[in-house]
Amino acid sequence: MTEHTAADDHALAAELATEAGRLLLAVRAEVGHGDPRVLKDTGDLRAHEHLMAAIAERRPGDAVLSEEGRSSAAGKRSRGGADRAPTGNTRDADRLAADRVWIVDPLDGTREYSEEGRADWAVHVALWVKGELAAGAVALPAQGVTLRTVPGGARAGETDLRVPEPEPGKLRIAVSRTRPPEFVQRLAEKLDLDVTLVPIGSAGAKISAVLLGEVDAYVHAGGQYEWDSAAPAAVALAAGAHASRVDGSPLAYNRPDPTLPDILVCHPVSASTLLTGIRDVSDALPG
Ligand SMILES: Nc1ncnc2c1ncn2[C@@H]1O[C@H](COP(=O)(O)O)[C@@H](OP(=O)(O)O)[C@H]1O
Ligand SMILES: [Mg+2]
Repeated sequence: MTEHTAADDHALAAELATEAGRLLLAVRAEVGHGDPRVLKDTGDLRAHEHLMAAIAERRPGDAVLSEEGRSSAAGKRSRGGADRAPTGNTRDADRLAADRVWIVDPLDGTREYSEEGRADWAVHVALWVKGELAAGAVALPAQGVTLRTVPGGARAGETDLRVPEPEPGKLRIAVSRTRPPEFVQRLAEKLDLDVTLVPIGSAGAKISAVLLGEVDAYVHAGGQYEWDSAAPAAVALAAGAHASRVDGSPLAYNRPDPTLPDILVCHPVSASTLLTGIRDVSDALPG
């Protein structure tokens, strides 16, 4: 069997996310915005099939966990106008025993993808190896850039990526456009800072916005899955950011249950302030 270096895996994650992103731009142009449901389902499925085929070809021994490869996602194929079920994920027992697992979200921010003119949607490709996120890439196709891990760091396009420090006294916090958790409003009031909440679609686009200095933090609770955060967390950690659960514990992937309902990403200088603030409003945390 061919041996792949870690550098090959970083490059492959970026290549796969960028290619699937190009495909999604083509699907958006081809299908149009007339029926958002059809556009969402077609985009989800085409990007999923592209990634499943590419991973099977390029890394045939690896396991895969994709949002669209769950058995519960199978009904989408008929709604998208095609005639067979989506390619399924690696069986749970095999994935949980595997050393290498690709955790992918073929289209994160599906709603925003279906809205004309919006650029806050992403393709997530992460590689988990023996308990750690080993590589990751977040393509932002409508923004024309892929954020990705490289050996020893991260890049946006060809530029080195380091999470920027927030301006003293201020904090811009990215929140979901469609389901902003109420506790973040409470957190904003509690912090002794000039806080602005910035609604953005897609977990990958929000974490990218932190890394690109467009906002200073992303706080979420109340529901999410491993594929929503694996790739952006891999890039964030490689770019020197703090990325954890909202109680400060590490984000853990390739678990039996792919639910991973909350996350905090920020510059390390803001982490203790935010974690303390979140603890202070924990009675308002969902769940
Ligand atoms: N409460 C919740 N329960 C389950 N998934 C959630 C969630 N809130 C956000 N997500 C998922 O996290 C991603 C980012 O959400 P948002 O744009 O609202 O911040 C979306 O992924 P998908 O677009 O891949 O479905 C969305 O489905
Ligand atoms: Mg998602």
